[in-house]
Formats: sequence, C-alpha cells, structure tokens
Amino acid sequence: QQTLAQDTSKKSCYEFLNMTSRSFAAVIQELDEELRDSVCLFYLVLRGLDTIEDDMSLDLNRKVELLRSFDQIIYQKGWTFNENGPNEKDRELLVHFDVIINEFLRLKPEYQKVIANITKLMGDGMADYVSGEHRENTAIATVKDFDLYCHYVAGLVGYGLSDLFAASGLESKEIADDKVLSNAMGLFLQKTNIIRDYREDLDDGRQFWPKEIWGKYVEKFSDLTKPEYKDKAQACLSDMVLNVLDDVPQVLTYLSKLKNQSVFNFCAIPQVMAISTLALVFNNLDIYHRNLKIRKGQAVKLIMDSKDMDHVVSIFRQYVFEISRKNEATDPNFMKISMAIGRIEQWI
Ligand SMILES: COc1cccc([C@H]2O[C@H](CC(=O)N[C@@H](CC(=O)O)C(=O)O)C(=O)N(CC(C)(C)C)c3ccc(Cl)cc32)c1OC
Repeated sequence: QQTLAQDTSKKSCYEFLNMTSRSFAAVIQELDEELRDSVCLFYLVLRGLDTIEDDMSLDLNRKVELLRSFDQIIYQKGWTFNENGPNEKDRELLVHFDVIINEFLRLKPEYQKVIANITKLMGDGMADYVSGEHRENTAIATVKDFDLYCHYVAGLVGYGLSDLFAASGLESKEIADDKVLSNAMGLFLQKTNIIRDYREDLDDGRQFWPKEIWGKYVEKFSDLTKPEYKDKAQACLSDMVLNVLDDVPQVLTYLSKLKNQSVFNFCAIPQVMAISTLALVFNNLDIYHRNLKIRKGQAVKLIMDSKDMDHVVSIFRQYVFEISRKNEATDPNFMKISMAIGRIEQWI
C-alpha cells in the first residue's frame, strides 16, 4: 500500500524525468507498468552520473571519487549534492537526489542490482576517461578508444536496459545475453550524436571524434571548420558516418527480437531518430558551423510510424537510400560507404 508521501516522491521523480528530457520522458512513461519505474529511475541515476561527469568546475579528484562510488551513493538515504557549478544543466536533480534514492530503494531487488551494476561499470569507465583526458587533450586517439568511450557512456545503457527487460519477464533472457547487440543500440545513438554535436562540443572545448580518423584529413581538429579545408572536411565527415553505418545491422537485429509493444516503441523511436539524423548530417558541412536537428514535424511522423518492425525497416531503408543518393564518387570513402550500404541492404 502506498502512503501519500511515497506517492508524492514517486510523482516528483517523473517531474525530474520531464525536466531532463521532455520528448524521451514521454516515451518512458508509455512503458508497461512493470518496467516504467525501473527505467525511469535508471534514466535519472544515469543523469545524475552525467551531471557529475559533465561538470568542468568540479575538482578532478572529487569528480573521480564521486564517479567511482556512485553505485554506493544510490543506496544512501538522504544523500544530496550541492557542489555542481551554477550553470550545470541538471544540477537541480542532484540537489534533490534523496528523492530519487528513496524511490530507487523501493524497486524490486533485481532491478536495483541491474541499475547498481551498470552504475558501477559506467562510473569506473567515466573516471578512467576523465583521468586520461586530463593527461592529454585527445583522450580519444584511436577508433578503438572511440568504441570504448561510447561503450562506457552508451553501450552499458543498452546492457542495463536489456537486463531490465529480461528481469521484468516482458522480454526473453536472450535479449540480455547478446551483449554485442545491446552495445550496438548505444553506440549507434551516441556516435550519431557525437557527429551531430561537432560544433557544440568544439565550442565547449571538447572533442570526441577519434584522431585516427580526423588526423587523416587535417592537422588540428578545428581546421575542419575552415573553408580552405572544405574537401578534407567532407571526406572526414563521410569517414565518421562510415564508422556508424556498421552498427545498423545489429540495431535492426536487436529490434527484431523484441516481443512487447511498449518496449519496442521505447527502443525503436530513438533509433529511427538517429538514422534520420545520420542522413541529415551526411555530406552536410553545416555540422561544422551549427547544431543540426531533424525538424519537429519529421520527428513526430517518425514516432507515429515506428510501431512495428516492418515500418521501422522501411524507415531505415528510406534513410539509407538517402545516404546512398548523397554519396559522391569523388569522395575517397565512396566505395567503402557503398559497401556498408550493401551490407545493410542485405538485411533490409
Ligand atoms: C537498448 O538501449 C536503449 C533503448 C531505448 C532507449 C535508449 C536510449 O535512448 C535515449 C534517447 C534520448 O534520450 N534522446 C534524446 C534526444 C537526444 O539526446 O538527442 C531526447 O529525446 O531527449 C538516449 O539517447 N540515451 C542516451 C545514450 C545514447 C547515451 C544511452 C538513453 C539514456 C538513458 C536510457 Cl534509460 C535510454 C537511452 C537505449 O540506450 C542505448
């Protein structure tokens, strides 16, 4: 039986959810009763971790200590955090984190274990990265470093969600067993965002593109914005898109294994947004100057159309075709992109 106080604290968790990400928050709230609270709290715990990792004003040792112990912090009733810089986007969440912890402690133990396990792995991964990043400014040197970074911040989220889906009984254990597919669900979203956010991150003094790729085209990461490097910048961008296209078959395979309608919608919507964004940024040099977003009307249409696998496959086919159309024979990566598209078309 739920007391009034418990009801209030649960409501405020959903208020925090809506504060942190309106559009995706709505999709989480459509999830089946059995999964909604655990996914909402998983999202908020991840947000808390992100707010600490993102805060450049935090002392490095303090940040590392918090990241590595966040999996224990989420069990500490009453814990709150007031050391975030004033302009940290979601600082409010950590100021009231005791409410999140209260609700977390009311989840079934197996859901708590999944969330705590991923929080530990991610917190350690982030701590390793921020320590390394501190030493030299391109912590993401190789494509391998790029995959590892994206695994820590996004692939692990795929792991955790697949574990929650399986633990709830709404999806088969198989969905949690195949880590490669769960990892691809995170990498595809994160890598597409990293391409889209080139300019925003550059202006924030952050760079996530692997030097093994951009170093083939320019000396300095910011040279990609200069008109005299236009052709190099276009080739570099298609090289980055090529790297992301390899995750598409695994994303489609993961989605094809889902049985529950609310889980399918929850998983498919971000992926169709991402393939739409990937087609938008491909061969579009505006990404070096401003943040590109798909139009609201198109996003709404994608959400409406992503209700079943056939529709999702046809949406992917449409955007992969658009990338193929934009692929230029003069681009040094033209053949590799054509082959990556060929591999996807076998699937779709
Ligand atoms: C099986 O795996 C997933 C299945 C469904 C959704 C997501 C994934 O989708 C959102 C979608 C989302 O949050 N979209 C934003 C728009 C944007 O970020 O551009 C939004 O709609 O506000 C997202 O982007 N991330 C953040 C990471 C990519 C780092 C994991 C994310 C963060 C926390 C959770 Cl619980 C889930 C997700 C999955 O994660 C891989």
